[in-house]
Amino acid sequence: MLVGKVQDLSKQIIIPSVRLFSSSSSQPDSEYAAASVDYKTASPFNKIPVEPFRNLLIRYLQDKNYRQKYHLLFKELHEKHGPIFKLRIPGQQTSILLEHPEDVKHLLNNDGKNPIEPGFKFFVEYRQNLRKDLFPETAGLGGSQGEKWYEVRSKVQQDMLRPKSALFYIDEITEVSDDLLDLMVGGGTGDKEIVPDVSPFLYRWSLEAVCTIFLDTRIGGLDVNPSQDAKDMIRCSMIVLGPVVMKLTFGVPLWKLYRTKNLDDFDMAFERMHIISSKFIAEAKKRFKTNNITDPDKMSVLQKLIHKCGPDSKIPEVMAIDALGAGIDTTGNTAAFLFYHLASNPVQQEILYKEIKDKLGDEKLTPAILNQMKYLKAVQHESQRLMPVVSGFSRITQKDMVLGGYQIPTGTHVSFLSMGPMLSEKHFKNADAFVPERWLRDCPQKHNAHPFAFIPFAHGARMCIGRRFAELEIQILAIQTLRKYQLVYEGESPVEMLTELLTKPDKPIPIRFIPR
Ligand code: HEM
Repeated sequence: MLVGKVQDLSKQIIIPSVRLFSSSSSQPDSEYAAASVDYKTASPFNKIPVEPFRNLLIRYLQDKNYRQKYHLLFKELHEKHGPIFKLRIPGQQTSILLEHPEDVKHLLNNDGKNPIEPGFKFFVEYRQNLRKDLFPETAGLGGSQGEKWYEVRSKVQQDMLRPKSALFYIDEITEVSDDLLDLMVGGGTGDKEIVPDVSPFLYRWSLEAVCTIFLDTRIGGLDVNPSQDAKDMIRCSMIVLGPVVMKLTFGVPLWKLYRTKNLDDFDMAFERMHIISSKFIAEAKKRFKTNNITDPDKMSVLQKLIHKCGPDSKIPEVMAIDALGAGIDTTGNTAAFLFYHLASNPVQQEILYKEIKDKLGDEKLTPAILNQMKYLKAVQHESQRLMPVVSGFSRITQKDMVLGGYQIPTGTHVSFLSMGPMLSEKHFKNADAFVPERWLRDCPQKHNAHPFAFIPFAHGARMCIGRRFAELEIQILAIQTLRKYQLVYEGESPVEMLTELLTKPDKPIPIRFIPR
């Protein structure tokens, strides 16, 4: 029975569009001996090198820019200890840190049917205990582990990851992107040619896109005078996704003992977002019933979920909450980094503009045309490689395995700083340079990195379920922007990454939008 279920879900998993080059990796499997050791003959767990927490603490206190150099710090730690080491953080489970993509491949390929992401523990506790009243049927993807997680994932997976599902939104996302440009640049009238910081606008853009897809509504977040719902959604999402979550997730869990201010702030904002999204979903359910759409190809993602889960199911609501939680600042910051990379790399920007002009001209975007835009996708990958918004992820191992040549028993907390290999010379030549060509087949610069050296959306059964939507949003935004404007970075110093719960720009990103 269980085996049958695993096969069902794996059949639904659609292989992501990023090409995973498996042939000529820079460090082939055979060269990485640690990957092929048998469990019995592997070194014991207690021999894994340990990085004392106090060293990190001292480092943190000595260097104020520590969070801007996260990947450099971990690079140093791996140089000191090798591809695997242990970190004991007081009050937290000891974590094993991995560096080599081959170990990560092994970890994720042996993740079992229900991978466990320990990083979601605050959300699990919040949704399953503290505010169970808001989650009567399911705590959703972000709030569940094990069988409970699988129950939701197996219902939403296919409709979310099928490329057609995202492409359904080409027109809507084009409209949302045009509205952003109108709001941000003033329709190219020249009066707002320099936008002092694109990030807050891009945050509103990604909120609007998520609502368009998962609430089946435009909430008006890009209006000059946003509605009360839109204003509340913008304000509350900044709290729900802001520093309080970092403290609730990684700080000393005082919220388990009493209602801390952080918990209070989070809870109030979350409840308001829940009320707004439930209202829009109730309206969408009514419309769906009245319009009586029966052809799944004509259904929006929300309608598909209502259709599949039943009109009384709460899964569509919880999926929307998950999308609002996981899809706003990830996509918004990815777009901000992309704007920065384009604006500060005029040559590559021009190549992309030429591709857009050649393939699209003044026509409306279609899936077929989008499919031909290879340089666009290369630019997107390269920007994500250089500035990935998700710095890493964790798993609790589901079975005994060998990682880095050591025995790793079932139930071990293992983390991978995925940004490490993305920024490493070991995997990408001239790793600091913006070279979209490395993603193009038949290009001399084409990379030959290990397939797991670039997994910005993770991989396997628990990989990002919003990936298709995020990629489509970013690509359409780039197209609509470059069609209308040439971008020039106006900052005095380069933008760097600042790693919090997610990675964001370390400073405002001022951009000059020159009408074409
Ligand atoms: C560029 C934008 C995005 C990036 C880089 C990104 C990255 C990721 C990564 C790496 C994970 C796996 C985390 C882990 O294993 O611990 C993840 C999970 C997830 N993402 Fe995204 N994401 C993005 C956008 C979105 C969007 C637009 C949505 C909207 C639906 C979304 C929804 C989710 C959800 C619900 C999960 C949890 C999946 C599960 O546990 O089954 N993400 N994302």
